Amino acid sequence: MRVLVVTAVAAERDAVVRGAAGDAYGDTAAEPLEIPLPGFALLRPVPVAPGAFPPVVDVLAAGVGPAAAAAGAATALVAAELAGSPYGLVVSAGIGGGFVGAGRGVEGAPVGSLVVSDAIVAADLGAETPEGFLPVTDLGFGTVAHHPPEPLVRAVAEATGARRGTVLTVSTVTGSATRAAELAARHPAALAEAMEGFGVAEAAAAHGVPALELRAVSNPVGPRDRAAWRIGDALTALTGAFRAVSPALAAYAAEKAEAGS
Ligand SMILES: O=C(O)c1cccc(C(=O)CC[C@H]2O[C@@H](n3cnc4c(=O)[nH]cnc43)[C@H](O)[C@@H]2O)c1
Repeated sequence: MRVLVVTAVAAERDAVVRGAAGDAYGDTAAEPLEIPLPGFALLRPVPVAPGAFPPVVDVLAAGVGPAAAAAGAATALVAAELAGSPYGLVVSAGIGGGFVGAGRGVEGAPVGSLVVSDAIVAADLGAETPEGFLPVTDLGFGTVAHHPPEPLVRAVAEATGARRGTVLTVSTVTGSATRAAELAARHPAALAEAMEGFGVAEAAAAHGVPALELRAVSNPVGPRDRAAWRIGDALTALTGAFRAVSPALAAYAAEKAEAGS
């Protein structure tokens, strides 16, 4: 099975590539192959040990936000289909904000932890009304949530130690306690927010391919304090996650092959 991983920025892409190559420490991996696409470039990690990452993984830094993510994912999906080697899974990956506190277990998703999505939800796709926010589905349009296959979510959580929960997609990074509380009240199962997952999932859904989101928490969702973001720690956690996730993806690929889908 071929897996497409979509990140926002190059630092996230490179963290995924290091993990997918089977080298969490970045010192022995061969240079990834670069595959040009119209408007984008894919990196294909070369495994350190043969068979270290059985599925073929392509990693794309598509840009920040759901629109860039959808454009990048759709380009890669179409290119793979036209080449006769379609992807079987698309993963939105990177750093993200973590929700902490009441209703989310003792700690929610603290900085440095991993979150795997059991739902990928567009949190600000809708309309403001005098009575409050209405999702687009309440207006009679489209969708606001994608649900990754449960066995895959479970396997990835077990392999990586990631917490399972809703990952919100926002176009504006939350920067106040009021907005954080509003989102948490509207999405009690939310563990993390980021800016790309829903775009990636929409592109995947259009191609009939399942999507998953995997985030390493770099900052709490709440009052803006950019200087306190622990980006390095989160990128290290992301590399570790992609190193550990190999068996789970391989098992999922084998199951799909057996089921003939
Ligand atoms: O400055 C750097 O070195 C650097 C390295 C890696 C990533 C970044 C980013 O700024 C990535 C932006 C990306 O991060 C997601 N993100 C992270 N925290 C949040 C949040 O609290 N709310 C929403 N999104 C968040 C998001 O997906 C952005 O695309 C910088």
